[in-house]
Amino acid sequence: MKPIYKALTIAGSDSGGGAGIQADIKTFQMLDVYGMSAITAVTSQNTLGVNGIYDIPLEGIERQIEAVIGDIGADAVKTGMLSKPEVIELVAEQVRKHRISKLVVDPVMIAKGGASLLAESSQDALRLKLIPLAALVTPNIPEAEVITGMTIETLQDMKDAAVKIVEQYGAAAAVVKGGHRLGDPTDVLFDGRQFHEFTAERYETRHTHGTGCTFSAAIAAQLAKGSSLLDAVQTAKQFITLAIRHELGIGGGHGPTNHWAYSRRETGNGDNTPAIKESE
Ligand SMILES: Nc1ncnc2c1ncn2[C@@H]1O[C@H](COP(=O)(O)OP(=O)(O)O)[C@@H](O)[C@H]1O
Ligand SMILES: Cc1ncc(COP(=O)(O)OP(=O)(O)O)c(N)n1
Repeated sequence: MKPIYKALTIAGSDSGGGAGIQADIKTFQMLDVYGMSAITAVTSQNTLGVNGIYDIPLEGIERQIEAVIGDIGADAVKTGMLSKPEVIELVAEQVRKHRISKLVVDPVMIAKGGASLLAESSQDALRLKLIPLAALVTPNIPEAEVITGMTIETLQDMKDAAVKIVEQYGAAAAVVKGGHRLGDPTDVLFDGRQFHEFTAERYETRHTHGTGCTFSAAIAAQLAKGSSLLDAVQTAKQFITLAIRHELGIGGGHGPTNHWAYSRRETGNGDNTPAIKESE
């Protein structure tokens, strides 16, 4: 019988279904991984923005994680919206307690509509408690600037930030995503030894809600199945590129990406694989 690979997301719920827990579980499912969740906060949210955040008590978050890990287990874990320092500390404690090695930390800070999803007082906890436990950290450029205190404009700046997250803050690897720069987006992975660049054609659209959640969930799913880090990031880049390109056009604001697109792609049509380049 085919093994069942399992992934757990510890993140916030997005009622609109485009980001957070919902995006993660859809991505796990599309990549043939059994998805589970520990919800940190419920947001009332749609494509126009976030209009309410309701935190889950710490005990509730802990019990969700214990329930999942204590019975079913997880081959990989990803984190998303953690909002408060106490939540970050709790998650770090759980990761250590259960010896979770395949931990993908998506340092979610601000939603597309501008709502803050991480208290400023949480930045130190993120940097000092959670990042050192991560197999991979996946910041976008503004998040990498907050984590490192650097200004990031060029590809070299992205590389320098990735190195700092690994060498100074203790993550095993970091991928700085390039969606917030102009032009075709290049994501830069530093695996502790070398850099890998992933570039795809920019698709002009406002429907990019939940891109970061989907990208990091795809990496976690691939790691859960035993992929190498490099293969996992490459598949995730392909997954998110297709999900953006085949937009659903839902809602009046920043709509969700298309989680079906990757599994429905035609094989061998040549437009699916973003370029990958190794550099110094
Ligand atoms: N318009 C776009 N066209 C193609 N790929 C994009 C586009 N916007 C973002 N991406 C890709 O989506 C992923 C998430 O990007 P980014 O916007 O940087 O992060 P976040 O969603 O966390 O803000 C990255 O792989 C990035 O390169
Ligand atoms: C509940 C919840 N979690 C995370 C986000 C942010 O997701 P992200 O993938 O960074 O996408 P955008 O919101 O920036 O489009 C969220 N909105 N809600």
